[in-house]
Amino acid sequence: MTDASAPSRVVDPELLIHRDATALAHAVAARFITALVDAQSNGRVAQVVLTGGRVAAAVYRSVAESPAGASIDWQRVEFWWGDERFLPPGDPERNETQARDALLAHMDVDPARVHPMPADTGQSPEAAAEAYASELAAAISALSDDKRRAVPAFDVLMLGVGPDGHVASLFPGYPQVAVTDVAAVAVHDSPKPPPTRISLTVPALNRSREVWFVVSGEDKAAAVAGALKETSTLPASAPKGRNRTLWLLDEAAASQIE
Ligand SMILES: O=C1O[C@H](COP(=O)(O)O)[C@@H](O)[C@H](O)[C@H]1O
Repeated sequence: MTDASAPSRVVDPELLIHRDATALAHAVAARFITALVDAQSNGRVAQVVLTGGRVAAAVYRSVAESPAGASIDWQRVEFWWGDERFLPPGDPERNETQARDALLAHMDVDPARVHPMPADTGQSPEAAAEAYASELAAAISALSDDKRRAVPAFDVLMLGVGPDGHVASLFPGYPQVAVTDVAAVAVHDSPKPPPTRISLTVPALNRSREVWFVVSGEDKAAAVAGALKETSTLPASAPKGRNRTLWLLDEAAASQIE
């Protein structure tokens, strides 16, 4: 079994390019199911980090509709989020709401293993981010994880990428991109609505065995090409899987890669 708490090493990103957004969503769904089955057959409770956005919703729907999903013990999957729009509970714009509607509501998940980022119930986004960091820390396995980082070892972390190169809710030029001492941060004045968000930080994102960037559409092509350059400073160039970093793209999103 590979241990995500092992020292980081640089692993070249792998590119997998699919015909269009639909083909991409189905391919990622199949890969997601296989990754969960693999984690569980290694004796682990699978730890996954969900994202938001258009392709993510299509992936979740495809997972929910796949007969292969029956090979997963959904009670033994722990769900986390890489970022969240800080909105009231149940708001349709929340990444949590999207994932619940498209996937979680259709599977026999253990509610105690579903860890949405806090919704806006009147507390500050800073307090919400701190609460999420504490929830991550509390989930650390006493046996196999690295307590210094206070984040569990994720099996799969999915990320979308914005046309500006943002990832999770880490936006280019924003100070949260450089934060390394906490697992989760509040984000104000996001250039993409809604303006207030919560995000995992780069070191927390990098606690994953596998990081999957799932990106579709021509409007993301420049950001994808930019993030894949060795000299890139875009937020999307920062997350790296301990074992694998996959860029799962459709042809339009891949169209400017040099
Ligand atoms: O706001 C967000 O957007 C990105 C990308 O979304 P998309 O619809 O352009 O694919 C997403 O990755 C992030 O989780 C979300 O909060």
